[in-house]
Amino acid sequence: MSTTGTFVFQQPLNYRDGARVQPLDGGHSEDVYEPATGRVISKLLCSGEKEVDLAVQSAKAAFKVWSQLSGMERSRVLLEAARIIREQRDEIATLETINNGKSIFEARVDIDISWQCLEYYAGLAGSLAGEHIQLPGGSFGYTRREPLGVCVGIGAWNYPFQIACWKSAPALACGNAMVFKPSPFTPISVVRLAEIFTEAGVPKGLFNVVQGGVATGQFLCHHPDVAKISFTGSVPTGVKIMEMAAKGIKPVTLELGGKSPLIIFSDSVLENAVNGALMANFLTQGEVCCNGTRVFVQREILDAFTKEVVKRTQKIKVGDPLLEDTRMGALINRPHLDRVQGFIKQAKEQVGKVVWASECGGPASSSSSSSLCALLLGNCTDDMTCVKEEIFGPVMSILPFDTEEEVVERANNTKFGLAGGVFTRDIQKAHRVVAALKAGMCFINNYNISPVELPFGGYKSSGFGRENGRAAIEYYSQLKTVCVEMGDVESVF
Ligand SMILES: NC(=O)c1ccc[n+]([C@@H]2O[C@H](COP(=O)([O-])OP(=O)(O)OC[C@H]3O[C@@H](n4cnc5c(N)ncnc54)[C@H](O)[C@@H]3O)[C@@H](O)[C@H]2O)c1
Ligand SMILES: C[N+](C)(C)CCCC=O
Repeated sequence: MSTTGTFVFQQPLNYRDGARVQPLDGGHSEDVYEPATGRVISKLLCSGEKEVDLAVQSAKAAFKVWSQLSGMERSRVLLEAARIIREQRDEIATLETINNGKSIFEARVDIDISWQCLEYYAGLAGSLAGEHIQLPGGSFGYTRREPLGVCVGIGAWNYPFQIACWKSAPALACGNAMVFKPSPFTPISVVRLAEIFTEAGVPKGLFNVVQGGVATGQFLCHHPDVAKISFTGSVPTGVKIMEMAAKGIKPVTLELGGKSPLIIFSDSVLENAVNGALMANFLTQGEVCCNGTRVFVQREILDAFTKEVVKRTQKIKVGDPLLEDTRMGALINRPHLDRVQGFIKQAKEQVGKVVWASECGGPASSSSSSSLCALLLGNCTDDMTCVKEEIFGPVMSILPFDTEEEVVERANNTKFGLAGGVFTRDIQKAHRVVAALKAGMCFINNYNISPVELPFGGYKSSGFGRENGRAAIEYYSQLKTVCVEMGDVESVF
């Protein structure tokens, strides 16, 4: 057991064959922190090659059973898992807040999106089907949508529980098994998900958890019995994952980083545009892959927009993430805080004007916390580092623009392509602009909402493959074609 204050974390953190287990060869150990206080809340034993193999073998055995069930049978189990998550929402959200640092308010939303994801794929499981194709002479063909086998999920630390659900829900609905490795910074909540799957009735071993960092991830990616890798994380790691997958000809889904544009035209409803900009920048302390951190504002409303966004940002309650009215908690850890502050220092040197930066009170000012207040940078230009690089912190860059043509070109001038947004009252302009954006997830007159029915994923260096929506089924199944002859064989020989 580990504790933070009065909160108790269950150990061990590996999960295999339907139970928490000590990793067989978990030699290397790491501390797990509570970002808001800097306290060590747990010890993490990193899984070695043997433990990874055991987890994969356990998943392989469970796959044999699970893949033979009908879609409706799988659906019932996933629905039960969704029900348990809903029932335990507050407890899981508390785990997430303590281990990740995001506000409890937001963690609850993440957990809601998580059970909705399971419900959505439970709904699809019963209707996964192929096609029937008529051929000459009464012959015909059909396609079967079949699972891939043991899928690996590797997660980032910003949405630990939600990422695990976005990967496991479509994977399990399609009949696959999964071995999941969370980020070593946030190993706690995903073990709860594994327990919930077992309680809901999945075969033991269908969803296993291994813990660790680079080495454990590599053992997973190189394992010959792994059929697919779904990765969420940074671009440099995504490149390595793809290289490892290439060696085993394994399909990959890559959900990577971004530096997305949010375009605010002068005819927008100002209040909505300001709300959208806040949603696009400050959820999870700015540690969100699809954040619209390049906020392009049409010059006519630049002053009005800036004045309002400053006013609203000043009111954001930063502090203890477990308090009900906190809206921004702590960044994941001190090294990440230092990295973000490095970007801020550089931005202040490069930028024409820091529109607003606050002195934080409460936990944000404590030396052991990694809290940071939101920062707005005005008068930015496209060549600044803060505009080009993913900061992954609460930093909004405001960039003035004049014309639609100009802003579309500037918005697309990035190696990333995860998301984009546009605010305008002109519906034709809105559709024209999103059609021109080179990004996988576009928002019109809103930002960063997450209906699980909609596919999510990137263009360009932000990755490929899709999570959520019907589209994800394509990435967790394979198509078998069966050609049926109803007549005699006419041989050419
Ligand atoms: N597109 C999305 O859906 C999405 C969602 C969340 C985060 N992200 C991105 O993730 C990044 C932040 O997350 P992070 O710091 O955890 O990313 P990261 O790339 O450092 O790590 C991600 C995961 O990969 C593992 N890993 C690291 N090196 C590995 C290797 N060589 N082989 C196998 N596994 C390895 C880590 O242990 C972790 O579990 C940001 O760039 C963010 O934009 C993207
Ligand atoms: C739930 N959001 C806000 C759309 C974030 C998705 C995952 C990106 O980091």
